[in-house]
Amino acid sequence: MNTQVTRNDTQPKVVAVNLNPALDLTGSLSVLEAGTVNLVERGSLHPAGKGVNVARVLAELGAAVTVTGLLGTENQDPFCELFSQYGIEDAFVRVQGASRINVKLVEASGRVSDINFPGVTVSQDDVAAMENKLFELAEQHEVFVIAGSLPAGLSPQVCADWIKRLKEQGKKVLFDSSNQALKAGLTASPWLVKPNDEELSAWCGKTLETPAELKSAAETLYRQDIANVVVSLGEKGVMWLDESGWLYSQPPGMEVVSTVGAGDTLVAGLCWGYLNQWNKQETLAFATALSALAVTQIGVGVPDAGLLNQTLESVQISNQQPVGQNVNC
Ligand SMILES: Nc1ncnc2c1ncn2[C@@H]1O[C@H](COP(=O)(O)OP(=O)(O)OP(=O)(O)O)[C@@H](O)[C@H]1O
Ligand SMILES: O=P(O)(O)OC[C@@]1(O)O[C@H](CO)[C@@H](O)[C@@H]1O
Repeated sequence: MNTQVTRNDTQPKVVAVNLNPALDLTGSLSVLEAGTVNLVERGSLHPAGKGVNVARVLAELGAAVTVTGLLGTENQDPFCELFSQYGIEDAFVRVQGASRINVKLVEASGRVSDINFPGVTVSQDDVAAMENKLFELAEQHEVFVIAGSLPAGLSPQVCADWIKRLKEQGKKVLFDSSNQALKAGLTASPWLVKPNDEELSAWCGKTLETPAELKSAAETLYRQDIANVVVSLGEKGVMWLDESGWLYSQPPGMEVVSTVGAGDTLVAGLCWGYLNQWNKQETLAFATALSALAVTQIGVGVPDAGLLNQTLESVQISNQQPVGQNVNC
């Protein structure tokens, strides 16, 4: 596998869809104490959101990426700068107001507390403009990564209908969301889904603790015509079910700076494997290494090839589930 970054014009073009983007305000502090004054040692504010993070990683890898979604005009400048810096085509629909600011408090232990705001409330005209933009983009793009929560005003069912229509048009849809949006979106049978263990538990309506419970829930999704069910387990790695069966990965131990964006990086890595027509083992190893490295920094970004290859060599891939993948151990 060549992890070298080169833009390949023969690859399918990707649209990253971020319906509720965010500026992430990250603060690092030694220990967070609820209900008291906490002093942040270092802070940063950067454009993010799941789809924007996926777009950035894919663009850094060398993919041709268009980004869309619903972006507030009042604080759009940092997003526009990011898109121009990484050569990402900006197809965001502009809406009135400011996109949300999500607060991420990172403790020295690596524990992260996310305080995610609801974002702008979009109008029915905004939703109609979004739908038009999405299907206009479908005329020239083959792969769609729909990632993140939905703003108020955009119903989970509408998002699920978009996934269904894209699928009917033969597009590959990778879907990563949560709560009601995830529940509805799964009924549209996207090509790939990437819940983490908590999201899969929420979808099931009960806490999934053992490997057998996680597998059984994922297998239910697979039988619902979802060709790739990828469950991420944080430091315990990844389990991926497709027509060839289960495959598991275990990342090496990493020095955690912030885990925010690790899941998005995993999704971008899986998408990159598909774009390069890598086999399942290669794709999973690459995506696992890339996501493991994501936790060593604030925000997302692709490390240099040397570090990536070194981490790749330490990723374990197996047809047998590692004992440590029990989510509660
Ligand atoms: N502490 C860690 N050490 C090594 N790798 C990690 C660690 N945390 C996450 N990863 C890697 O990142 C992948 C995705 O992480 P995780 O399961 O936390 O996703 P997520 O909950 O969707 O993340 P987020 O929503 O914060 O982006 C994991 O499957 C693993 O490969
Ligand atoms: O509210 P959503 O859309 O589910 O999540 C938003 C978010 O937490 O996801 C990214 C990390 O995955 C962050 O950049 C962003 O703040």
